[in-house]
Amino acid sequence: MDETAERRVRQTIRDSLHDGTTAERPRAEDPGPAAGAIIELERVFLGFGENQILEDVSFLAQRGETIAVVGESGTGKSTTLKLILRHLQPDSGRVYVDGEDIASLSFQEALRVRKRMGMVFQGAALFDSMTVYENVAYPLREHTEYDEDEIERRVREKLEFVDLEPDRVMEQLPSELSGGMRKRVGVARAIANDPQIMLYDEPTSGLDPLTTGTITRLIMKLQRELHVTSIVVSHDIRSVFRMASQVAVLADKHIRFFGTPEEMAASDDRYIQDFLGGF
Ligand SMILES: Nc1ncnc2c1ncn2[C@@H]1O[C@H](COP(=O)(O)OP(=O)(O)OP(=O)(O)O)[C@@H](O)[C@H]1O
Repeated sequence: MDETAERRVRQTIRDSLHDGTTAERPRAEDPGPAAGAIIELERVFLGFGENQILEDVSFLAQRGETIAVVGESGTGKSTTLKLILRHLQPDSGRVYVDGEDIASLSFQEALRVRKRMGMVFQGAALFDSMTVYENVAYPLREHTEYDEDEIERRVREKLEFVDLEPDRVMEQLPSELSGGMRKRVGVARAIANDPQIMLYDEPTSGLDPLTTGTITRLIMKLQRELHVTSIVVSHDIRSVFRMASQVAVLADKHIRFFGTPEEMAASDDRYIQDFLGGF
């Protein structure tokens, strides 16, 4: 991981949220968060200068669901994750996390909400100079007062959860691991603090089909055993169809489709059919 990427990851783990002032938004017509939704984007608009990225984007994830966000490159998938993490603020609209409009929270309040989320970055984004143990321990050292025994107990537990043998990998450096193992360590680090919500940015990119299957099963295991709510940005439609309860397709600044994989496969929208490419 290069220095810039490493800084970005450290910043995210430290919950260094955007602390800028929030523009006044009209609240009168705000219907509030949907019942049961743990993540909800409600009529979100976001642009960078002249470049409008999201227009009137709404979707929600109920507790325990896995929502896959798919779409062509540059349609705003990673941007959507950054909105949920509050690394970006919408120009208008709401982003609710567990019923709270995160853009309107104070820095400290947003930090509290942010701590409920675990993030798996593109390419795993481990700290190259730290051992596997230190990588997984990092969020625990940042956010908790656990003593070393408790940190080690948790690091071992999380490594076992992702099917890595603690005694074999803990002292290794990321460069000594295969791509799939690095991804698993990335997941172990993301779940170190027992988050309720997991965000994944292309968790299977660059992996061979077998390793992609392993990571896909791991995401499903997190849903099944820990009941986390997940938002997964992915280009891998096969893996999306295996793990997602709902799929959101971003196209031309909008949600072009939102529904189950079965509904997506049956969609008569030509764009969706072309996107699936005969899958
Ligand atoms: N901080 C930023 N400043 C300016 N433009 C940005 C910024 N972040 C993203 N963009 C632009 O927003 C658009 C959407 O980017 P984003 O990374 O969300 O796309 P994506 O759908 O995740 O793409 P990919 O599949 O290629 O990863 C792109 O055109 C990108 O150049």
